[in-house]
Amino acid sequence: MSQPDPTLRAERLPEDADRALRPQGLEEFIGQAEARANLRVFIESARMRGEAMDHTLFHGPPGLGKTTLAQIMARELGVGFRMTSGPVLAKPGDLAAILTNLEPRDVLFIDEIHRLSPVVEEVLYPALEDFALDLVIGEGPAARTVRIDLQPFTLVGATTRLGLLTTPLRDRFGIPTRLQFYTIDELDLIVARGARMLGIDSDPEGTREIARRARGTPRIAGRLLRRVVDFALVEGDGRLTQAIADSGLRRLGVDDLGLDGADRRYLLLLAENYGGGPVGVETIAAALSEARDAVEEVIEPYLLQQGLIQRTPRGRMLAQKAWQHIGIAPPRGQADLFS
Ligand SMILES: Nc1ncnc2c1ncn2[C@@H]1O[C@H](COP(=O)(O)OP(=O)(O)OP(=O)(O)O)[C@@H](O)[C@H]1O
Ligand SMILES: [Mg+2]
Repeated sequence: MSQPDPTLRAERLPEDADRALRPQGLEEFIGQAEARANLRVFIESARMRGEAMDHTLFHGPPGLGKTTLAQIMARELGVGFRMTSGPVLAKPGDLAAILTNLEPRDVLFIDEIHRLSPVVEEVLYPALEDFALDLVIGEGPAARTVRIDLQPFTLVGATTRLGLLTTPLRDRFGIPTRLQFYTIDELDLIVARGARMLGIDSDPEGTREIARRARGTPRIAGRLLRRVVDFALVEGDGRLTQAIADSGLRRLGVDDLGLDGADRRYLLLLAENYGGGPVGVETIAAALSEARDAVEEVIEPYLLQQGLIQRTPRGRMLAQKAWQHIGIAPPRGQADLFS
């Protein structure tokens, strides 16, 4: 029986539908100005030296462009791109097979790198530091270690949870890069570009409405754009206007701040059941029937960035902006806190 190939081909990714909108080069990539400027230098320098670029770690909330940037790096470096993910690499041999098949200076992308198993991570350390693999041959007293040289390569790791990375792994990345939520202006450019690529005429107010309500996230902007285009084609005259965007987004359950149903359930839970908190994240996750990871990785970062909630040592609390947004008056003690 053949083993499943632990190297996911880009073609089989769930983001498949996004591929048409994915920027191909650093020039086309919008936003993340600081990260982009730094990467440009490091890529250029690696090219000049003819060496593999330093190992790079992208971290930040989902959908901000980690996978996209990794692919762009390989393209700009003019090297091959191999892609896998932490949970797929079950055994040390899975990773060893990929590493020994790399061409010189290739980019190996490991998504969800915080989910590597410890035994697989062990294989990675000498690979990252010395471009070598330590293989154990035989068993028991006869066992011995053989070192195999690898081609120099660049590991690009991506994670939504920097805190879950072990320190030794984190320390082996020469270029740690945090991705930020996008501004409305940046998302506007992304949506307008997407509309052009989908062959749709758009009003500036129409793309702006989507950008404003995309939760600071290009992936969400792309998804909302495609749905609004559906409404524009079927129920409008095919033009992306502000009115079509607004009514479409409302029907998708995306509110004026760009919050979706899960975000609002989170805020309402804290308001209605806990008087605004503080509440521990475990309690919140259980009450919402969501995994704790999903609450911390997907829901909370944007609410925090928007100043709707606060993290305190005793748990999460609603901020005044959240009470206003959901239209509930804070309990007395809380109201005093804000006055
Ligand atoms: N700067 C950008 N400009 C235009 N489109 C972008 C940009 N960044 C990301 N996108 C688009 O957003 C979508 C999500 O990007 P990507 O898959 O790279 O995110 P990610 O950070 O890897 O997400 P995850 O953490 O969920 O794996 C893609 O369709 C991509 O084309
Ligand atoms: Mg990704």
